[in-house]
Amino acid sequence: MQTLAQLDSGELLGATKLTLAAGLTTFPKAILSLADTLEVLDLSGNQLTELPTDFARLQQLKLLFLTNNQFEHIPAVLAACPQLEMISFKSNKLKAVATGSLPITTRWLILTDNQISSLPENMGQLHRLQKLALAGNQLHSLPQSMAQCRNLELARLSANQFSEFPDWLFTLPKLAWLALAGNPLSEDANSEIKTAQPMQTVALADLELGDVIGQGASGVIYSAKWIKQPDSLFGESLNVAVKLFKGEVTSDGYPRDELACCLQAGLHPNIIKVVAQINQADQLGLVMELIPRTYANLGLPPSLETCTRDTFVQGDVIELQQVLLVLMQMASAMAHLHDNGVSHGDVYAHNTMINFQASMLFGDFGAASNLNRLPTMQKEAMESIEVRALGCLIDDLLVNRLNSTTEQSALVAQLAQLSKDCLQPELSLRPRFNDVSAMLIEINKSLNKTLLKNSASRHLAASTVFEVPS
Ligand SMILES: Nc1ncnc2c1ncn2[C@@H]1O[C@H](COP(=O)(O)OP(=O)(O)OP(=O)(O)O)[C@@H](O)[C@H]1O
Repeated sequence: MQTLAQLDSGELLGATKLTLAAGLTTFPKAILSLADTLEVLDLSGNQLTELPTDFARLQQLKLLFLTNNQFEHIPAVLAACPQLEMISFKSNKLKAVATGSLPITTRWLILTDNQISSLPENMGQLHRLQKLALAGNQLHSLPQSMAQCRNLELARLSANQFSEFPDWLFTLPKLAWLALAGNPLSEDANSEIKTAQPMQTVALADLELGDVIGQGASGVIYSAKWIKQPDSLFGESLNVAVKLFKGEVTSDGYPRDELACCLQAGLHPNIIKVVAQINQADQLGLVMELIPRTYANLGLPPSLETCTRDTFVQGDVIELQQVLLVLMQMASAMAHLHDNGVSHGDVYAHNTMINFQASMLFGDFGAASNLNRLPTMQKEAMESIEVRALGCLIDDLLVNRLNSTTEQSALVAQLAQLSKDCLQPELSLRPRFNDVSAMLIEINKSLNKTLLKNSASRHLAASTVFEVPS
């Protein structure tokens, strides 16, 4: 974080990044003195309502963060910024997005938590758009022209006013992460679940919070002790994990939908179990089984560069057998979710935890959607959309985490082909999760045969050595 004084003194000349949060009510003109170099401008957490008309002098600007400000409209001058790719107006006071206010170069647009009731008719001109965060607005519909946003990979439409979704949305060739919950369409379905399986409520005062064990966009996760916990849930153990939501609406939607989808999903050995909710006026949260410390995240969240794809620690590799085990468990968990009318919306390595034996636990239902009110075509397409996300995950593991031998190259090629099949642009050509499971099981069987053969020949070689007289 830099200061206004540094900016005014000229000390920051040549800077490529600038972060200023100082209760600003007007845009500091001195920022334009960085026009030749500034690529990232973060003015989040101020009181801004306008940008200067010559803002586009920032010719190098690629990333603009204006989260938590007071904008009521998107300044038209943004469209003139030649290199601007990522724009955030999260938690402002936008009511609409005017035609032509967004640059054609936009790849990543964050308009979460505003009052937007309509998007411009020519939104489809944003043909580079990859990631679109619209949760927590007042949208009833999307412009038809968006059928041309064929590079769209991630969309959050949760916590809006949709009574239906357009069919074209479910045919976009690269869409892999889609969240739809918290709209009038899904509300009825959720109330049915709550009545059928009431989730027990726990007061925050009955939980003794310990260390922070995880942190995400929507919440902070603590290890905790559940004091006065009913015996029936965990037997002896009182240790739980508690996710405290940061606000009423998160970048993925409403916390209450996360809970509803956990309930709808039911139990599966590879899905993190949610056992209670915290439902206080001042705090919403989830109480979950505590995942042992022997588990670690399979990947890290996307970066500003990777946009929609996870990141990985270089050199942190695992064997082919572990990769296959993880994927088999994931495919099984996903088949279970879709059998129960739930999409996860966030199939990513960073939401997956594994231990040394490659046991896997999958969580974070923040972007999950209840699919039961969708027309059949859309419901089936939601599975294909998530199959694409699994295709990305397989590809990510092959590229970033796999340590395999040359002898295994044929099996690795089969896995790469499976990933390709999952990534097919035409949704109907993608396999279903059950097909993916079956293919993974076959590859794993072949691997086991190879491993057995190798260990038998090693054993033979060892005994041959043993038998040679000295
Ligand atoms: N039950 C649990 N036991 C132990 N650790 C957990 C548990 N649940 C979550 N975590 C840890 O906390 C991290 C964040 O959790 P989670 O993904 O639910 O948060 P989030 O705010 O929804 O994140 P995101 O930014 O992906 O939306 C996980 O990646 C994991 O490391």
